[in-house]
Amino acid sequence: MSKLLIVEDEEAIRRVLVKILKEDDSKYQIEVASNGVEAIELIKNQDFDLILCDIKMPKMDGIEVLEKTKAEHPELPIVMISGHGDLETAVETMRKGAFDYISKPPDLNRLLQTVKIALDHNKLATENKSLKRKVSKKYEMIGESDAMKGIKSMIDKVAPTDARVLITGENGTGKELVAHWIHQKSERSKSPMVEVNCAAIPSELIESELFGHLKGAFTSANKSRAGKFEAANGGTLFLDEVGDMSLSAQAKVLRALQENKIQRVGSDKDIKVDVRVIAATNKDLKQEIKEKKFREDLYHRLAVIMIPVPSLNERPEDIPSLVAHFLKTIANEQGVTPKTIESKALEVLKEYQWTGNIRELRNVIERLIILGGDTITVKDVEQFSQKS
Ligand SMILES: Nc1ncnc2c1ncn2[C@@H]1O[C@H](COP(=O)(O)OP(=O)(O)OP(=O)(O)O)[C@@H](O)[C@H]1O
Repeated sequence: MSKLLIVEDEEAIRRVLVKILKEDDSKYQIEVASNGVEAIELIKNQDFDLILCDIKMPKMDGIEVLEKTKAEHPELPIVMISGHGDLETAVETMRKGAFDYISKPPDLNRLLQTVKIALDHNKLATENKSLKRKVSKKYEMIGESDAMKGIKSMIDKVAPTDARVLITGENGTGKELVAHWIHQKSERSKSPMVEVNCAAIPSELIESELFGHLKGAFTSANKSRAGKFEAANGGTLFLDEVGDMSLSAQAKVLRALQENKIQRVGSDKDIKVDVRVIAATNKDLKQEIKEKKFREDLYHRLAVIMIPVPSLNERPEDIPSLVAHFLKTIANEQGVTPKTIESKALEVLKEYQWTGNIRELRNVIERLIILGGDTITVKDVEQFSQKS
């Protein structure tokens, strides 16, 4: 059910508008205001899907209503109603964010069409917003331990800068999550974060994956292709498992970081790129440097800021909130009612010798949701957590 507000000082026009709209769709819920001040008060206290607003009005004109409303509700569509003398102003309001305008006296078809389009637009914007919220929910970072608080404050400090960050820690401790948050909280968040898992790509393909290639650069290159550096232009490139990168790819990444330029494989033309690099590894890079498997100069380029993520074993106090988080999110994913857990069972999980991998904790909770009772008991935990 859509909720509309009509702001119009002429009572006759107000009445006509309400009548036309109600006849078109009796489900429209319509409120009216006879001036701008009244309108702003209503908008403050109620949620509208669309506003139809006259331009010339006493007390506060339509332009001011538009500006005030847009400042608080940028997505809310506002259709201006213009009289004979203010057509030019109506066009101007579009520049200030009005969705559209209709002229007085209102043309029936044009009015109904504009209202429908504006409402559709509003619905889409709301859906997009909730989709975005869902995406960021997926990346929720749980944990109130001192270690997690330290990481969150570090993220807040480094995110707005363009500094390169090296995230270290064992498998499944949340390194990717940290990288994601740095990107989300940075100025680059509107551009993509492109991820490359350096361990998953065969060494002979990593250069083409990162820098792209020209057609014919190697046997299987039957088309020219941009690489991940170009794809991440303006945004962030996340080099996961950077310790597994071949030495020849390391040399090229070093050049890209030094000069902000790359060359596609098979080409000698420089392409300028503006990319912030965040890298992660579970390896001890200092050791890798000693063994001549990792370039020291690249290490120093990447590790401007270091964020070590501790394993779950070092912060067991985060286990109860992680368990609660997984109980809720997994039940949601599977469309089942969330289960509760006995406090004693939670204690057992807390004492359990974890490998430190949060993925492992998630898997255990998933098993308990599928196999355990409505309330998860100590017995369930002992039976299904399968100590490894
Ligand atoms: N603090 C946290 N709160 C909620 N979920 C978390 C947290 N840390 C990690 N996770 C979840 O645990 C899983 C593993 O996290 P992530 O992939 O970020 O770890 P990683 O260190 O990058 O792992 P790998 O080294 O294997 O690439 C993901 O599903 C992630 O969402």
